[in-house]
Amino acid sequence: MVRDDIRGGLSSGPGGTPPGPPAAQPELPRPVRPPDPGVAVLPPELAGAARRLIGDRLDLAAAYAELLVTDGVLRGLIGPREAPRIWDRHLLNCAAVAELIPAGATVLDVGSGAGLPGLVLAIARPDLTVTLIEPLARRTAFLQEAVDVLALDGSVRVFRGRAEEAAAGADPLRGDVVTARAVAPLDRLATWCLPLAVPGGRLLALKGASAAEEIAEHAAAVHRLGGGGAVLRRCGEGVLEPPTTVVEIVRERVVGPTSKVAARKPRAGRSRRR
Ligand SMILES: C[S@@+](CC[C@H](N)C(=O)[O-])C[C@H]1O[C@@H](n2cnc3c(N)ncnc32)[C@H](O)[C@@H]1O
Repeated sequence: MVRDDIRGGLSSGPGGTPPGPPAAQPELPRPVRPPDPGVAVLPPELAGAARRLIGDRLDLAAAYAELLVTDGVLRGLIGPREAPRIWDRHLLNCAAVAELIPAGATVLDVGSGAGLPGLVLAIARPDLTVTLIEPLARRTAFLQEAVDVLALDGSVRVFRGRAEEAAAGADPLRGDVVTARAVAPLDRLATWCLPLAVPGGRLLALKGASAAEEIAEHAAAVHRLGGGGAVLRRCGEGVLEPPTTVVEIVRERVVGPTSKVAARKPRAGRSRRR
């Protein structure tokens, strides 16, 4: 269905065909090549790591991998160049974080996109209750379809909206663990995600090589937002190369909403009061 929709869109073009016969035969756009589901097959060299990290739900992970490299690519949620590295860069990279999550935890995944890491964690850990928080309709439609197709509706819920919206309102969301991958720098993540964690709960931010610099740069903001000292963790050590880098921050204190003005440093020598 999706493939047909996309082909139709491309051949008629935006705005449809102009009236009257065309003077010359226009050059037809090349048909979109459907992604090859074979790309999602687990490479043999990663089979051991996948078994260690995903356990007996490997078939479910394989079904999700196929969904990502077919529908996910066609619908623009995953870049086509990511398809051949869907297992190591995406699924296993995310599954490794499960070692930091206690049994039976409630997990909120902020900025899930195509479901990373939230859906992977739900697949690898059926004991978790996971909410995927994502503001974009195109992405939440894909997420809900994935949840239905993979029969994960007993443990996964999709929330359409921003993290700030999920944390506010009459029935705010709260989780033991809040995850986020490739969403924002650490100070913004702390602003959005710490209010979503129960007191004593944790933010697990999947980061790249510059994680240590980010921790140093944003330590003051994290403290102001009620976070404890950020700790760098490496998940999947001895199983994945490279391991997944995670910044872990405990919500130690519940602080009131910090407006930008209140969060700014007072200017030296000037008082706002007269
Ligand atoms: C670069 S994508 C990463 C998606 C996914 N986590 C991954 O690793 O592939 C960032 C996602 O964060 C979402 N996002 C941006 N700001 C957000 C906010 N304030 N609350 C929740 N999601 C947000 C975007 O819509 C987007 O889907």
